[in-house]
Amino acid sequence: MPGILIEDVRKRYGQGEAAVDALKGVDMVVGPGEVVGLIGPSGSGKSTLLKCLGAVIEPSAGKMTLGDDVIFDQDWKIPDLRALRRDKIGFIFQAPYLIPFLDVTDNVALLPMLSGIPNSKARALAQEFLEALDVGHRAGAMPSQLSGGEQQRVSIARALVNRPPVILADEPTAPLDSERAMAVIRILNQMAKQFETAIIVVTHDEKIIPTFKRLYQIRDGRTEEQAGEGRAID
Ligand SMILES: Nc1ncnc2c1ncn2[C@@H]1O[C@H](COP(=O)(O)OP(=O)(O)OP(=O)(O)O)[C@@H](O)[C@H]1O
Repeated sequence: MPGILIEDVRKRYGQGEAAVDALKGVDMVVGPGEVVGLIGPSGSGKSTLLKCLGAVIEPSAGKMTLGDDVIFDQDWKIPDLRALRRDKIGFIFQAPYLIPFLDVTDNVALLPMLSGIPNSKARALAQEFLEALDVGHRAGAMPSQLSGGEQQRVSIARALVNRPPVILADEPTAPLDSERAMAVIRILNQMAKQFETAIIVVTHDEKIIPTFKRLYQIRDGRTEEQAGEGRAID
């Protein structure tokens, strides 16, 4: 079964004359272990689609399946959307949104702790991911002591640490230089392969677009699949 299956998803904001049809019937499939790019002009519906998939907003119609679970079919099919977001979906945003009064380790360890993993084990897990993202040496620092790029890599460790089956990344490399951006794409690809994670990366970043094997272009609320270059990352 696919990691992510989106079928004829529609989203209308507002009502009557002020209504905006942001998604007009989106179809998309991302297999387990696949990293797919989502591109499209400003206002085409990229963020709306990620928010629907991430159960942050409710689609107006359609069906969405994550792994073996139908999460939406004209209505939510999962009673606890908060648990769905916490356990099944990793979010990576353009801005890191770290918790300012927790150090780097605890920012990453918080989610596994909330999922019931003992604190010491959660911290060890956090350290493992921080090292993979080349910020292990900053584990004891507070977020305000980090550079923008370091903060972003911590936020990526946080999204990965619970090993969610789905990762939704919204412009994850925008604040990073070329080398760091490629490092992020490399780790997302490794993660996808190792844990069979299905990953969608919304991006305008010309540095990383050639790395995708498959892309979806969204235009005026509808998706079109495209073959990518699939350029080697190393
Ligand atoms: N809360 C909202 N209420 C009304 N209209 C909205 C709302 N959010 C988004 N829209 C509209 O829906 C359409 C799609 O917006 P969306 O933010 O999904 O686009 P996007 O492709 O992510 O754009 P960008 O690349 O600029 O972030 C736009 O016309 C936008 O104005």
